[in-house]
Amino acid sequence: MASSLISPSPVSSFIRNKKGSGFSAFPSTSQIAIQKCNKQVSKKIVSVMAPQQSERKPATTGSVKTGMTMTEKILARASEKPQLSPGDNVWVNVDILMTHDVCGPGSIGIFKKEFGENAKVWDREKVVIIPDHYIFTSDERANRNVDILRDFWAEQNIKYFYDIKDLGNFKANPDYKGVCHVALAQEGHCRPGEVLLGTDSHTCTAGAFGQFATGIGNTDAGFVLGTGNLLLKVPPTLRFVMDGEMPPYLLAKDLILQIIGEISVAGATYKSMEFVGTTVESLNMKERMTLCNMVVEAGGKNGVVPSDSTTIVTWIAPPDPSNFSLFKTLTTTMMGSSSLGEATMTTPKDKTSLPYEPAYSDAQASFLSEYRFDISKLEPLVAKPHSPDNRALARECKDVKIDRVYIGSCTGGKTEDFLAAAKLFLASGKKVKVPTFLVPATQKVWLDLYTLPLYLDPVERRCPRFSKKLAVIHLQALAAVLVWVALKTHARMNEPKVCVSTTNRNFPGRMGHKEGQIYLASPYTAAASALTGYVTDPREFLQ
Ligand SMILES: CC(C)[C@H](C(=O)O)[C@@H](O)C(=O)O
Repeated sequence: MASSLISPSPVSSFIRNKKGSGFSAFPSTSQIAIQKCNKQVSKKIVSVMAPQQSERKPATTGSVKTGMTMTEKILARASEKPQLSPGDNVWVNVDILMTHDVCGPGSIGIFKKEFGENAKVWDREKVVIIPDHYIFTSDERANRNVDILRDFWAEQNIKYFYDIKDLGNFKANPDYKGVCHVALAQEGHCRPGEVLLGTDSHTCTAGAFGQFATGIGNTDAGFVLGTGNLLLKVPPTLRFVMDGEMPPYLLAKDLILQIIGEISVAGATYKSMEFVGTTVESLNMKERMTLCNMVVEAGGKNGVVPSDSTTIVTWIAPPDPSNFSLFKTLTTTMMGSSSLGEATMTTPKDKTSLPYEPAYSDAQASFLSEYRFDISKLEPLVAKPHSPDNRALARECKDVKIDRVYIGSCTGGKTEDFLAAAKLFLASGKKVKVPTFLVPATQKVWLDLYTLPLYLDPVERRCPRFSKKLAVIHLQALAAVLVWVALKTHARMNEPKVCVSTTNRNFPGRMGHKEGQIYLASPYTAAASALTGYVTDPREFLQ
């Protein structure tokens, strides 16, 4: 297989095969130029003794002595150090701690045991509690977990608690949100340059907003509740440069499946994964979230996308919200930029009014390794059972007969994921052949499905005449009914079925039966597969 440079590199490059066991072509993606550039400090991690805690003020842009990566810079600022290197252990100040109904009770238990029954959390405005895993169940112990969160919220006067009050009717609860990682972004808790920790492995999703976001255990969370600090080892950074125009049949899910297939499920263990390049810049925020959501499936400590006008203007708000003229100019520019676009245009007041300071990798920053991809040549991918790195081309699996399709979860249950599926359904004019489950990640996503048009005319900013409301398209295409249920309890496979799913993990038993077979795929591929009853390349319906 020939490899070609995408941009000039000072060093020789090579193609690395799956699992990193050698350097040869990976046949199923032979058209894709993938390069791992050993540049600058590659592979050698400089081990530096952690400097003494000092009274120094946080590092700011321009004050560093040598180059740092984005992750190192965020952690340097959060630990009030001028300089950090991979391997340093530092106490960081936490900006947000998120917990949910699975790990919240355990974290609260540790907090109370270590800090006392009457202890107060370090900052009632920095703790975000989101019941989401156990909500639609009558299981007593599950209900008890949510009750523990309620008691803690009342006792501590926690500002952000997205409770569900009527389990029988989620619509009656405007405070209720849904899947925590999507809700965190939706409710404005994700800001560039900050440190967000959560008791869930997919907390890394928030790296899409240019922040350091990672999952932690209950013991660490209990400690953070009491102090607002955590001791963290600075991870080295792997850099993924994705360039080229994204073909209209690809989504961010294909990009991350490509990367995990390349480096394996252990390829980024305790490493930061930084995503850059023209393709990444073209992705809307929800797609960047999909990219970062799955870094933990490669073992990554965190994933980051540098914040840009897409992050700041279309999603969060300018650091200085009073600068409305800049906001309006950028907003106008962004609105016409993508056919799939961001489903919800926001105004500054929608997200955050808190100040934040984005961080970016220095030009002289050292990366452990750099991987380069020409995305214009990538084809739709799936991860075959039973591992997220079991990469294959969707078209190679066209003989795999499936029993059902699932579109949902923190990875693939966002408004834009349904928008993509609807686009494919509309293009096909067909109905699904297998039961297809649509599970919106949050109440807002659910509402979007009934209110948003498939797409807006970029010039007119209104629904073209031939377009239809999303829900109408889905309901026409689906034999299944649009339903709302809790993450992971829905579409449970009680029998060994074969499912194409937009979720993040396909380990045995992940969706129920341990012999169930899960093919991880993008919403396009999932929708195309629903229409045929086989794993299907979305190019059969989209070009
Ligand atoms: C329950 C929680 C601890 C778990 C995680 O951390 O990933 C869950 O969200 C999952 O996706 O399996």
